[in-house]
Amino acid sequence: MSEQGSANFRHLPLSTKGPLPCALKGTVLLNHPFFNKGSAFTKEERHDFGLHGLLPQSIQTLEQQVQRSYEQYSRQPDDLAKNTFLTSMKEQNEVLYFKLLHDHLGEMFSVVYTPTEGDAIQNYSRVFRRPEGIFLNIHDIDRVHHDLSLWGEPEDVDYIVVTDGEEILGIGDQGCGGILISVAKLALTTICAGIHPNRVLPVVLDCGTDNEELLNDPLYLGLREKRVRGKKYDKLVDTFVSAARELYPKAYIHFEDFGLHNARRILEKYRPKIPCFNDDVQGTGCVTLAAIMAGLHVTKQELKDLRMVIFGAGTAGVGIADQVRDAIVTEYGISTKDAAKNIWLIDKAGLLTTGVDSLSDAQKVFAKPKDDWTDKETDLLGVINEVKPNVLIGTSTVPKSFTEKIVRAMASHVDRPIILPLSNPTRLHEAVPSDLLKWTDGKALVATGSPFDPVKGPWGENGKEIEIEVAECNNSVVFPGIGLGAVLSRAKRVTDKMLLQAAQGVAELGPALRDDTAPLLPGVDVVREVSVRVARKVIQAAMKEGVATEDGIPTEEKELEEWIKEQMWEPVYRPLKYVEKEGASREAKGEMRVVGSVERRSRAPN
Ligand SMILES: NC(=O)C1=CN([C@@H]2O[C@H](COP(=O)(O)OP(=O)(O)OC[C@H]3O[C@@H](n4cnc5c(N)ncnc54)[C@H](O)[C@@H]3O)[C@@H](O)[C@H]2O)C=CC1
Ligand SMILES: CC(=O)C(=O)O
Ligand SMILES: [Mg+2]
Repeated sequence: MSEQGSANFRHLPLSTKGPLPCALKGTVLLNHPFFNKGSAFTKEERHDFGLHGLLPQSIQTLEQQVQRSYEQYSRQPDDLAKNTFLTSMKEQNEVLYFKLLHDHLGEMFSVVYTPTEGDAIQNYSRVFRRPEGIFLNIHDIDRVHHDLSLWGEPEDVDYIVVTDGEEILGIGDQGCGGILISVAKLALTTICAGIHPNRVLPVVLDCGTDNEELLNDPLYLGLREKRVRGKKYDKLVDTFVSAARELYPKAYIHFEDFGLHNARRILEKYRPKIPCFNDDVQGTGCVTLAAIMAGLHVTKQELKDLRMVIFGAGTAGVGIADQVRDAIVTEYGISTKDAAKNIWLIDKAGLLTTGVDSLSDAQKVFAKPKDDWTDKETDLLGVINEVKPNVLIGTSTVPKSFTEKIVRAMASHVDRPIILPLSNPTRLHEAVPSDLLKWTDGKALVATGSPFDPVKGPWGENGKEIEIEVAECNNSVVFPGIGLGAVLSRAKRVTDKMLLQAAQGVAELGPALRDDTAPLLPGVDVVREVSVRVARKVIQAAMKEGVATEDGIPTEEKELEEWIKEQMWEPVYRPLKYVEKEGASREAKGEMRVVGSVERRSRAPN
């Protein structure tokens, strides 16, 4: 049982304060990232845990440690080296890692997440030092339950991120290196939403890879064979989901970066039955809807005025279309069919029409009547000239596809085009903000999938030079808060209304709502505030829909926000209290999150 010793684990708060029971001593303790405090172990702890002689004399504060680590971080030669440095720090001292990130989030966000995390994933087999997470092998389906059970006990896990590595962050098939997207998304749930870092589980389903470079790399760490698909793949996913539900019945399952043909299929299969979420479909849908709402606020239009073209009708593109359509349905009480009429999707073959073969069911909803388009151009420029959209979204992975001609055409039809090139990483963006602003005389309302620096130009009153800040429209703005809300309310499912409320929560905090020249979405400086707002709205919707199972959730808005904040994990050192191994919880014994024995951790990373 866990440290709180409650018989009913459902009522355990997510995060706890006060002394932390610990059964580890000496070098084993120093090498356990969850308990280690390095030079910040107190005099009493050094005595109680047998640390004298293992540490230099001076006892330091967490702030001093942050100062030293930041200096070390700053000396790293490039972003990938910085990313590797931070990974090592996480493996050594988790509180320090999260505190360092917390204090320098604006600077480090792009290093622990897109775009640098993409480089780390591409180089996984080269930068690998120590495994983190659970690796499930498609040829060992019979062992899935056992392998997953190595992580903890039923009360130990709140949040699982799972990927099969097929469509990572716009850089395609990365095989088992995909584990790092699960790890990175979980680090964001902790830093942005206070999900307890010792109660999360990153998973990769290793089904092989179709990436020839990896297959030919002698150092590649995953299964060296082409991807296994079909029935065996489905069996692996199903076995994973059943085992996860059985072993960790409280856990919310977040699917990340599955390939086009699996992402939505898997989501639709499990969504009606369990608390699960696909970030690329639903997270991207929510954050983009929020950016659109903020943009329409600036242009003094409403959702019913929306005319949206989406370039790239894959997982993210259709996810956005669905989310926006659902918002229109809810807002105006019109049919799904009518709401889809103002959304045009374009893929490799041009506009999706009823004349295009092999559309997926999800795409078909948005296909336009073939006869309406027989004599018209169905490429991006043709559609823009015909439809005169006020919103243009890029989820195509085709860099520079929003050309000057296309953007100028759009701007000739509407006063303030809302343009969101969302393809990650940075080099795949359909256009860069400086070009979009230049081509539209500063009128475009822009948000991007990866972070960009502010753009300066003569777009103020009377041609005055001003700096325009560009919001990052990335699912990272919203998925941590949705997860927090679902975990705290112990939601049985994640419903459409919960998602709509999440988008609303982000939109409410968009700086553009108060200042027309400000970014469309809130930035990383207010991530925790955003997560609290999103979680609150998600919980309220879950309660209204009867899917919240946690007892005693406050109903009053302020009280509910306090209840959420109280349970968010903070990067602070809790005093350690020695407990005998016998009868101690798995957490106290340091067994959670440790694959293999604790003793294996007693060596420094190589
Ligand atoms: N900013 C954010 O929060 C997010 C961004 N993304 C990014 O969006 C991009 C797409 O991701 P997914 O939807 O997961 O991939 P996907 O592979 O499911 O979709 C990409 C779609 O673009 C289409 N496409 C490719 N070339 C095209 C062309 N020349 N013209 C028109 N369409 C073309 C493909 O056929 C496919 O349907 C990636 O770069 C990803 O990193 C994805 C999720 C979240
Ligand atoms: C942001 C994200 O989830 C992606 O690019 O896949
Ligand atoms: Mg993704």
